[in-house]
Parts: sequence; structure tokens; C-alpha cells
Amino acid sequence: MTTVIDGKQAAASVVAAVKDAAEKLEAEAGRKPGLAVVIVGDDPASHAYVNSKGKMAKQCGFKSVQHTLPEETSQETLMALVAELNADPEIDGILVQLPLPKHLNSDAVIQSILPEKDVDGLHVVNAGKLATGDMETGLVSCTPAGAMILVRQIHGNDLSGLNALVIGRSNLFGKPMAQLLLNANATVTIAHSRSRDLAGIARGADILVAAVGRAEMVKADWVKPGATVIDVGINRVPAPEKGEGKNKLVGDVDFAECAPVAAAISPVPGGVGPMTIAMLMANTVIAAYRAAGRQAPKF
Ligand SMILES: NC(=O)C1=CN([C@@H]2O[C@H](COP(=O)(O)OP(=O)(O)OC[C@H]3O[C@@H](n4cnc5c(N)ncnc54)[C@H](OP(=O)(O)O)[C@@H]3O)[C@@H](O)[C@H]2O)C=CC1
Ligand SMILES: Nc1nc(=O)c2c([nH]1)NC[C@@H]1CN(c3ccc(C(=O)N[C@@H](CCC(=O)O)C(=O)O)cc3)C=[N+]21
Repeated sequence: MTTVIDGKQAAASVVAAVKDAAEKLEAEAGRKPGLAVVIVGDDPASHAYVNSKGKMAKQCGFKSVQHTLPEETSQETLMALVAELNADPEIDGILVQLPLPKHLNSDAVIQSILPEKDVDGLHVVNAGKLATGDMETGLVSCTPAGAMILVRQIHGNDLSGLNALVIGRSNLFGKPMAQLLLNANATVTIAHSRSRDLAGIARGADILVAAVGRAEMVKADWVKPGATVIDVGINRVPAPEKGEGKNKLVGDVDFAECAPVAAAISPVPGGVGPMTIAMLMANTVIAAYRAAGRQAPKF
């Protein structure tokens, strides 16, 4: 029987641990973790994510603030807001929702976030710490950190002898995911749009992670029988079966085809997505503990 990995349940247990840690910090150090989410423009999907992040932060007992800026915001205004949040002692975590409108330089904005408040793990200091295996002082990008918890649920902490493939090489997901798998001793391959014979490479993978942004690209004959498949893709596609003009969410993996071949598979929705939000909360509480000079909890 194939295990369908329950990301909602795994996320709920991370969130419960975060809530406990936040209560303990407030009781012992008299401060709440503070999360600031910055969103520019009015992309409805981005607003939906940001709202669920805000709701979750409140559930965890955090101070949660949202800054909604208009589409035409200038680089200077956005950088000034980040500088203000950097200086605010009540804010432990800053997340700037991506993508930003095209006229803005997202890299300059992200690199201006203090590394210790960079709960997205995108600052070069945090990326560098992950790459050099310093897991004690850095912050790891939420989606790969969450995907890794799902992998550990299936395989444990030591992936020695296992071949892992990550399809996608973004700074937000593919690269940090590959680093986490490597740190756990997997033999790691990273594939991307210039890779040849992706299906052939994929068939060698005991752990197949897809983060491309192409609906249902991974087919049954790409999956090694008994593999673990982690689907990171979030694609909205038309769903006429639900009614005219309706949409549904699908991953980068053709779930119906691949599930019978895999031993374990994460669904979309209900897989990696909920873990992303849970790990954002985890990173915020970690940052708050460190800001209070305390040993941060592990998740
Ligand atoms: N569940 C969650 O919480 C999250 C989900 N996502 C989703 O994950 C997916 C990937 O996100 P992200 O990493 O930010 O996306 P990017 O667009 O930044 O990266 C996509 C990667 O896929 C590669 N790629 C594109 N086409 C192909 C192809 N035909 N064959 C092989 N590789 C290909 C690109 O290669 P190249 O580098 O050569 O261009 C690139 O490395 C998206 O669907 C996104 O919505 C993202 C973040 C969080
Ligand atoms: N700075 C930044 N950091 C991010 O981490 C970031 C970002 N920008 N921009 C966009 C992507 C995407 N992302 C998701 C978060 C949660 C779900 C999620 O909760 N998904 C649910 C379904 C939600 C629904 O139904 O729409 C699920 O998969 O079950 C999905 C995707 C974070 N991202």
C-alpha cells in the first residue's frame, strides 16, 4: 500500500510545538515572537498565502503584523520599511512575499533584511550557513525545511545510500533542498530545464522531489518502484468538472499515475504547502529565542 504523506497532520504537530515554545518564551522572557509579512501589489494568490500566514501566526501566540503596499511602491519605500522592521525590537522575523512587481529589485530587498530576521532563509548569510553545514545559527528556507521533515518521516534522519533527485534549482527551494538532503547523507542530483533525459535520471531516484511549476509533469514511468515522491509544485489549472470557470490545485507530479508506483507520496494540496507555513512559524520562534539570548528549539 502506498503511504500518502499527510502534510496537514505533520504541519499541525510542528505548529503545536511552536505554540508551546512561544508560550514558554513569553512566560520566561516576557516577550512574544513577532512576525512581519510584507506584500506589494494585489496578486490574489499572494494575498491568500499572506492571510493564512497571519492567521497562523496569531494562532501560535505571536505578534503578527502585515504591511500591504501598493503595486507602484518604489524600491526606496520598500527598503525603508525593511530598515524600520530590522530596527524594531518587537519584530523577530521579516518575510517579503515573492514575486515582487517587476520594477522592483527583489534581491536587493532580501539582502537588506538582517540575516537573523530572515525567516525565509534567502539572505546569502543563511544560504551560506546551510551550504557549509552550520545548522546552529542560520535559518533555513521554509519550504525545503518542511519537505525535509516529510522525507524524515519516511526514511529517518540518515539517508545514507539513497539517491535523491531534486528537479528545480531555485534559491527559494531547489538549492536549499539539495543541501538538506546532502547534509542527511543522500547522494544528490539536481536537475533543471537544461537537463537531458529527466525521466531516466528520475527513475534512479529513491527520493524524487519535484519543484518546477509545471502541472503534472512527473509521470508514472519516471518513478522508481518503491520511491518516495515529494511534490512541491503549486499549479492552478481549470477544473470544468467542478463547474464552469472553476479551478483546482495540482502539483508537478501526476498523482493518480504515480501514487501506485511510489511507496510514499505527498499530495497537492495537503502535502508540502501546509509545511511551508508551519516552518515559517518555526523559524520565527527560533529567531525570537536567539534574540532573547536563549537556546532555540529544534523542529
Ligand atoms: N508548496 C510550497 O509551499 C511552495 C511551492 N512552490 C512551488 O514550487 C514550484 C517551483 O517553485 P520555485 O522553485 O520558486 O520556481 P522557479 O520558477 O524559481 O524554478 C523552477 C525550476 O524548475 C526548472 N524547470 C523549468 N522547466 C523545467 C523542465 N521542463 N524540466 C526540468 N526543469 C525545469 C527551472 O530550471 P532553470 O533553472 O534551468 O530555469 C528552475 O530551476 C512552483 O510550482 C511553486 O509554485 C514554491 C515555493 C513554496
Ligand atoms: N517570500 C516568499 N516565501 C515563500 O515561502 C513563498 C513566497 N514568497 N511566494 C509564494 C510561494 C508559495 N508558497 C506557498 C505557501 C503555502 C502554500 C499552501 O498552504 N498550500 C496549500 C493549499 C492552499 C490553497 O488551497 O490555495 C496546500 O498545498 O495544501 C502554498 C504555497 C510560499 N511561497
